[in-house]
Amino acid sequence: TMPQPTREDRFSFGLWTVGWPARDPFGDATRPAIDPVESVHRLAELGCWGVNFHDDDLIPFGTEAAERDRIIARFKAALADTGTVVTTMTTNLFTHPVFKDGAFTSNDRGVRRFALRKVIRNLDLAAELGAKTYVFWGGREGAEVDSGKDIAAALDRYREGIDLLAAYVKEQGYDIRFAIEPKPNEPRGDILLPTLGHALAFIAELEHGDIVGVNPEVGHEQMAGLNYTAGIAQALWAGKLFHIDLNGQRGIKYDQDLVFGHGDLLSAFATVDLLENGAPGGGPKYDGPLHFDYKPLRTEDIDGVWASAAANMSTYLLLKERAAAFRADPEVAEAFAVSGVAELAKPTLNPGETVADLKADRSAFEDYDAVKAGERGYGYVRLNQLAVEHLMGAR
Ligand SMILES: C[C@H](O)C[C@](C)(O)CO
Ligand SMILES: [Mg+2]
Ligand SMILES: [Mn+2]
Repeated sequence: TMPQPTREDRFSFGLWTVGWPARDPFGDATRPAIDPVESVHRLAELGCWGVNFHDDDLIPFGTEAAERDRIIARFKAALADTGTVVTTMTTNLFTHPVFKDGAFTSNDRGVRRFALRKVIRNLDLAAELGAKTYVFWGGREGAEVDSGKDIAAALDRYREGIDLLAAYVKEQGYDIRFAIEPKPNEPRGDILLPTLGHALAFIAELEHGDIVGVNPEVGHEQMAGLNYTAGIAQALWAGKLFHIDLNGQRGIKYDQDLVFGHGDLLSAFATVDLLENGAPGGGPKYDGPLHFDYKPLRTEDIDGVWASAAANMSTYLLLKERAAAFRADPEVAEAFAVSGVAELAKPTLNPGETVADLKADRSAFEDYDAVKAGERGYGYVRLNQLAVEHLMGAR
């Protein structure tokens, strides 16, 4: 039987996902726009717990104050009616032409100031709606022409912007943390903070980095040829995995935003294993929303849209079942032992051992039989085959 999602699963969706009318650079929309209130009701019916949205997803750019208040009140009613949580919010700093050279890092100072005000207004709404995380995806922060963008200056402006907004959140006493979402390219030729590594290095340079973490997206790391599970493991290790964008991607190409698991399924299995069972050596687990940032294929009709939303949650729950069986399988425990996976969690030095002690330990070097040690088999293929067999429900 197919596992049914419940609110306890903490699944959330961006309103822009099911609401995408499927306009792309090469074709018109294939679907009508969906009222955000309709999305909240339909997602709740499917078992969804939370929503995430850009300011403009709910309140069209340029909406007058009175109409904006009406839209917000109506949306709040839908949240109350369905018990849907606003997990996260973010700002659209990429659609309107004003942002065509970026927002925080546009060469145009007036655009940078406008962008900051646009975020500040939405941060106030995020606090009002109880969002705990505020995402920053700098989709237009970047360039196509190397000589047109002073990268050092751009990073100064990016830091200036994030630190100013983080200081504002602290001054206001908002219970909000920031999550930077890296992406290597598209829509800009090269986007600033292109991968998890760049984002973590940037956060280390901030004045208010204590409330800034990352929101890694499966497809974005894979567009850069990187391993998503290893990336979020490092973010967890750094105490910076504040949010995740789950979806699917099939190789290094344009951002596909496929249903979770519809790309590299073996990688998705490892991701769910890490999220649900934690690293084998222990360490912090992710306890935030299980957020899907995907798009229903342009080929789908409205029934296909809701089926695609359900597919994300079903696939996650099926992988969660498989990963639990994998971790409970005695043959897997034996394979983990052959591979020495648990041994890596053991410090290389003995408690209190100094470099002098290490230098005096002949078994570590002078008497060490490297040739013999080099003959060891680590049994990783056996371990991987067990994972594949669990993934396929074959054991
Ligand atoms: C939240 C951000 O502004 C937009 C996306 C959809 O997450 C980028 O993948
Ligand atoms: Mg994406
Ligand atoms: Mn995303």
